[in-house]
Amino acid sequence: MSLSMTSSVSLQVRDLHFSYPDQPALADGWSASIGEGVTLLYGDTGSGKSTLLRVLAGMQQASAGQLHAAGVALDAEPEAYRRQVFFCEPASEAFDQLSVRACTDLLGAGDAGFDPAEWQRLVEAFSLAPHLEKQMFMLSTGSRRKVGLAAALASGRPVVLLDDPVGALDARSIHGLWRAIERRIAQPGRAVVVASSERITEVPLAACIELPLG
Ligand SMILES: Nc1ncnc2c1ncn2[C@@H]1O[C@H](COP(=O)(O)OP(=O)(O)OP(=O)(O)O)[C@@H](O)[C@H]1O
Repeated sequence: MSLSMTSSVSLQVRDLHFSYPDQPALADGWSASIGEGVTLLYGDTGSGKSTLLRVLAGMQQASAGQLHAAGVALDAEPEAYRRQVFFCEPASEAFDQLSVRACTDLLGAGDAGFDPAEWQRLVEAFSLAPHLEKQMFMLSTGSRRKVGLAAALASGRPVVLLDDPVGALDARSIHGLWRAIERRIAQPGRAVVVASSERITEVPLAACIELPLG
């Protein structure tokens, strides 16, 4: 089912509720229209950034509310919804036995808009070239994160969710990350949600969502 909405809205959140058992709600009737460009999901440690990204990715179920990504409803078409959104858990061990190349292939599977040239630029910017044939478990925490970030920023999916993307990155890679985000948002119809406990000054923000949600 498609939603009638302006094409600039990439992610529509309506009346979303989420709480872990016996804990205060992280979202209690949250609505938002996330459009093109960079949206900062800003909040302190433990304010719910990672959880809300998982909910937006369609990987963690909210107790109520509706989500649409690029006009596709999560409840009506969950697989199609997830194909609109790129989200890779930074600490995931799911890819441990795969090589960096195989992991990237998996993250880009079914993504007709995946941009190999952009991925190669990120491999250079993140100094990943010597690691491409290594298995993921052999990589440092920072390099593992770079593999996910390179796949995210080369992805053709309209919505990309990044959880604390600068965490564990060296200065050169951080520079490469922001330049790649700039290239991405220069293209129409692309939204990047960055969850962070730091303000962002490196790229212009389309919007900022502050946690806890009011
Ligand atoms: N699986 C879980 N079960 C129960 N509570 C959880 C679970 N995961 C997270 N929490 C709690 O939910 C709250 C939000 O956690 P979350 O990891 O989403 O916050 P965050 O803003 O991403 O934090 P950080 O900046 O440290 O990554 C915290 O109080 C956390 O302890």
